[in-house]
Amino acid sequence: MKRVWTRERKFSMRSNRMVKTIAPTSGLYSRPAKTDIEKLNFEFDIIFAGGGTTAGVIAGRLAAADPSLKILILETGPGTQDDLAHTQPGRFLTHLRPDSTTVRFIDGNPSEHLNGRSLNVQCGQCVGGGSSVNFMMYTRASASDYNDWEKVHDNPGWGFEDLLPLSKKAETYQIAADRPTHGYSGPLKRTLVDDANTMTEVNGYVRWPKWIDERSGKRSDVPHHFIYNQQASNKNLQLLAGCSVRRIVFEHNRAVGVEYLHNTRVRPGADDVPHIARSKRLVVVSAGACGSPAILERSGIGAKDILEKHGIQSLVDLPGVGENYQDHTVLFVPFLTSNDSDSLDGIAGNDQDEITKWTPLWLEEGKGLLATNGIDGGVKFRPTPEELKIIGPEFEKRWTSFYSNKPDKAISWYGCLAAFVGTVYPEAGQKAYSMAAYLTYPAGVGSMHITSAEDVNAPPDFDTGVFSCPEDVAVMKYLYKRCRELGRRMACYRGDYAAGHPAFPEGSAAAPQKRDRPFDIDEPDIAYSPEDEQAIEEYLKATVATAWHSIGTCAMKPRNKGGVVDARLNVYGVEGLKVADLSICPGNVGTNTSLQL
Ligand SMILES: Cc1cc2nc3c(=O)[nH]c(=O)nc-3n(C[C@H](O)[C@H](O)[C@H](O)COP(=O)(O)OP(=O)(O)OC[C@H]3O[C@@H](n4cnc5c(N)ncnc54)[C@H](O)[C@@H]3O)c2cc1C
Repeated sequence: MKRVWTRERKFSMRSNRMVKTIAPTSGLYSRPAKTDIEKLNFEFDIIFAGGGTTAGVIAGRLAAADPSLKILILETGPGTQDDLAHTQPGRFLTHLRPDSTTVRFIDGNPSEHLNGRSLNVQCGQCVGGGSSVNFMMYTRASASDYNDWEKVHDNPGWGFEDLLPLSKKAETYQIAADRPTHGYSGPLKRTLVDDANTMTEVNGYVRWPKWIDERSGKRSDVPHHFIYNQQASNKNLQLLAGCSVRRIVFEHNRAVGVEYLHNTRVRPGADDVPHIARSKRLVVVSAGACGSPAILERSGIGAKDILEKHGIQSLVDLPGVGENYQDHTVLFVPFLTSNDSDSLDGIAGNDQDEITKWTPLWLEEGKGLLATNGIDGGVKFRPTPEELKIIGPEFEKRWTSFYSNKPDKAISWYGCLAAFVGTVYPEAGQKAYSMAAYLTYPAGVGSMHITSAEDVNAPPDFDTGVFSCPEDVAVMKYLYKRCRELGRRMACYRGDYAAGHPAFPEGSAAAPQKRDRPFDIDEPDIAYSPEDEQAIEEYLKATVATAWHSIGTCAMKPRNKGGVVDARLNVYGVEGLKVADLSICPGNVGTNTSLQL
């Protein structure tokens, strides 16, 4: 029987009543309501709108540095504390199932560049955000990425040398001592293998590192290491799950709090009236690249014409809000494997027998399939001159203008994953694995804007930008071929999973095959005819996906260049309001994006 996961999940479109956004001059709320924080009876110093990766690190560090600071984190998704779905690494793919309540599914607009397809993008929606649901790949940006942030985008203090100490502060590198670009006393543990992440080198193949504690076998997420561990001892650090921030509350042009609603999917039976929480010093919007621009726009900060369309009074005309959307387009190429191979397919499918089988090893030793993400081999790939010729002329200009004089920039990350990732699953009992490849700096850029002034769940007007530039398609075509050559030489290979490959014309030498053994290392590469090339292009348009690395929608740039925040993360045109999350990235980073700030 085939399992088919469709991407049709939609959010409820319950419309909220119009509310007054003027905050009271004292007290927490505009009206009495039975909520957890009402009993606290104090104004907060700092409020975080969004309780994901970045908010957790900043709020946790501030609370530890000064426990008298009254900090509130409002997170729309559910809590994650000691929940095995989050702490057991092997379960990471379960968060992407269509019935998942821990990620948000966002449909892109149907795109001519994808043959009319609407690409669905997912982002973390729970306490810990992406850090609590992600694939736990530990990858770091290239030094030149941050130097570009500083020099190209005019952000003093954001160069590689400035940020490296902060990156080291977050991690405990469990592999080897005395590595100059790694840290040894941070809360997050990274495990396995040697180093492909010095930030200055490319083309080093390694067993890929992971945000997993090698002693406990647990996910090294943000909330367990920065927030939950302080809550019992510090009542001034308050976290409210299931609360959606609708807008910022201003007095004149100073942010003095937020208006939020209960998320009744997380808090069934809770009231549906808007609440206001007040802050004395700062509001930090930290709702991620897919959440932060919406909060700003609903608050009157954004392009005037977009706000006017939704009847929102403009507070600051800031056309950069919601623009500059970027991601890393990804492709998963599936292969069949023998039934005695270890695969995460069972755990990903919530197969209770498989989970029960691996649980004792995880509990007792922190090892086994529940303690891994199954992503073991990988490389940040920068092509040779010969490989550039194969990629073809479409990529030449981009190579010359963007990559050629920055030798630390890879054009792709690719590697293998001990699981099937896709929509049409192989027959029951047939195991699979994938070669995955993502574009590190796609040229295509998109945008994301609100479609409602009031409804926090309204789907956005979302142009993903994917494949809008032909150079991205050219590189992806090359990556499909490369994944295929690598995948069919792996010892566990037992054939190509045809449903996950291009529909090559009949008789094509590239047609998927079933085999009982891998190809030899020196097997000649597959030769593709012009018709095969066309089939690959069509397949890519139907198949490429988000790499879950949404960034850039509240970019840190000068205001006259489309910036939303300055180099201190202050939102232009108002006071007491910062944005802190991956939405502030002015340009892309050649890496998986967790903890790039
Ligand atoms: C499935 C998946 C796999 C990934 N794999 C990897 C990986 O292997 N390695 C890696 O390095 N990176 C990975 N990433 C990317 C990485 O996790 C993210 O880039 C990073 O976590 C983003 O951090 P952030 O602080 O910008 O936003 P987030 O961590 O997404 O936090 C934003 C939070 O704000 C909340 N929010 C949004 N709107 C509102 C609102 N109106 N009110 C209240 N709360 C709101 C959201 O629910 C969310 O919890 C992955 C991401 C996903 C989703």
